Amino acid sequence: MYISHHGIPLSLFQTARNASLDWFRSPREAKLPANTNNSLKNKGVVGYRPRQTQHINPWESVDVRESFSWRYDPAYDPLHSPSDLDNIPDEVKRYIDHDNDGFPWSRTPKEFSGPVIELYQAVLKLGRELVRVMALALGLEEDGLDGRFEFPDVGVAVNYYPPIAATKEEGKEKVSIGSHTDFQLFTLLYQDSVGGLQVLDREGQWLNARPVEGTLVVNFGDYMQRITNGKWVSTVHRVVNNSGRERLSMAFFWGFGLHERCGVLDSVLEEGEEKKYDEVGCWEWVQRRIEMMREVKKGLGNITPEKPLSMHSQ
Ligand SMILES: O=C(O)CCC(=O)C(=O)O
Ligand SMILES: [Fe+2]
Repeated sequence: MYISHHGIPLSLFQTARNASLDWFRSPREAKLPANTNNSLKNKGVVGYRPRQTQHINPWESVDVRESFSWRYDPAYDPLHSPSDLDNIPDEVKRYIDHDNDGFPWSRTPKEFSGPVIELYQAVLKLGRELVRVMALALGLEEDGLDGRFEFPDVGVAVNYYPPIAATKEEGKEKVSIGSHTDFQLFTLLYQDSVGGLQVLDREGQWLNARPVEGTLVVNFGDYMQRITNGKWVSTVHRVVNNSGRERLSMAFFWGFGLHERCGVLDSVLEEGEEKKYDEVGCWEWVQRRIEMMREVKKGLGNITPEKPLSMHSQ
């Protein structure tokens, strides 16, 4: 699914893209300080990840990408004033990252952080508009989900994909990011004009999600599939950048605040329809999904390549 006419000027995306490309092209030593290696108290914020360090799907090659990611911090949320930050309830604070001395931004130049944070703030506004449309589509009041996005889990990955040359590596398909579903509710995805994003249709065919200037791709995540009782199915997607050029994308992952819990929404159920999924806290869900990926990697469980990960998300 694509959205257009979303109100965010194209120039904001282009400026953030160019700033990101400049940063990713800088020497490895300049980027490594923004990598935590999980050594900081970081609640999952990873910052920079070098090439060849991520492998999202073990049935495909290592991901040929570098990334820079961060988690929601209310200090950058235009909805909250600085004075709000002292009054965040404890159950919310437990899951958000406002005490990390500005990591990972504190380890990057302003030329990179400035435009990317500006875009992030615009996307925060857009996403909050979009969840109102989604609430209506799900049979709720327009503002029925607003409260759950007061301190939302909006994580971001800026992805840099050098071109890949071969099509196979050790018998596995060579990918820029392997096939996967995103964990949470939905992802707003900016991609540049290079192309390479693919989504799996219900017949198991990969479709090219071609770049369309000025649009954002919207992918549903696993938590959305749960709360809609499977009506909004999470999108299996991957990237293969065989264009011969560098590709840049920015994925904005949207979830309810991690302190929230949600089961199947009553408003989506037809008369007599059974709930297929149990209620689960958002934090617990993310942990469960991370654990499932670990299990897949260890080759444990009953998970096989024929069944995509999202089939196992109950
Ligand atoms: O680069 C893209 O188009 C997709 C990125 C993605 O799927 C992710 O970061 O989860
Ligand atoms: Fe993704």
